[in-house]
Amino acid sequence: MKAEILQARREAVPADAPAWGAAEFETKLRERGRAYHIHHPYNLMLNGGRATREQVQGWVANRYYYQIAIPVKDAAVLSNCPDPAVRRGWVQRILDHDGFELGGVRDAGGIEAWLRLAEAVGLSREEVTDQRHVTPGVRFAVDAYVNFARRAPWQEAVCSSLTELFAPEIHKQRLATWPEHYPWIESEGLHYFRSRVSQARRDVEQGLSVTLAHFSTRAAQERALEVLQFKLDILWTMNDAIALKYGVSA
Ligand SMILES: O=C(O)c1cc(C(=O)O)c2c(n1)C(=O)C(=O)c1cc(C(=O)O)[nH]c1-2
Repeated sequence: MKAEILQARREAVPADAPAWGAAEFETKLRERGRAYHIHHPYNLMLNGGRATREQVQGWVANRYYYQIAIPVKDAAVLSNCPDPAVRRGWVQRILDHDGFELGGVRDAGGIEAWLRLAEAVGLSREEVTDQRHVTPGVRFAVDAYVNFARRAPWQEAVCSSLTELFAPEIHKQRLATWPEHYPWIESEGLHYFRSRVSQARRDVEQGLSVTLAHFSTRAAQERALEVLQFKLDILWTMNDAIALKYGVSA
């Protein structure tokens, strides 16, 4: 499956190829879901109930590094974006992860929710926040995402977030399967996944509207697909690195 996608990526496109219409372009983006980490052996193991306690803990401790990088990545997008209307929508992503306290309303945010998940799987806060379990491959992959968002045109950074098109499904899978397979995980620990289902849908609406409007020639649309593939590869590589450290149970 991966080989097919790589091959498709290399196919030459004639210079005068017409742009796809919005619906067709969106379909092409969604088709890339074939390479989403939902299909990675480590994820299949986790959601199929075959992971040991150590494999669940290893995944949670390593994914923490992604969680803390996301708002930094989003701040990089903001810093490169001159459009106040886009920034007004995008800033919500930082609040989603970092939390906020405004007019008496308080939300602890996604990073805190992830730390609760970590505690629910039996890790201490300290061993997660000091990143002692984070494997170098995960660090490199996540840093590549943040660095891309810092250096690329902001519309490309927006486009790279579109792996979130496929995220509600993976969160729903965890909510549907983990309580049965891993009854030793305290159920409040799964709150993060619950909160992300609607947040990811809202994020995707914004990310898609920027992407469909900005990448308007065929060459630009091909570039958008490349950018999305780059981000899919980051997520895939994180799973590879985690699998290398903790193994994949048959
Ligand atoms: O658990 C997952 O499989 C998964 C994947 C992704 C993704 O597709 O990038 C995100 C998340 N979770 C997530 O929780 C999240 O907040 C998030 C933000 C972004 C992004 O690129 O801005 N991706 C993701």
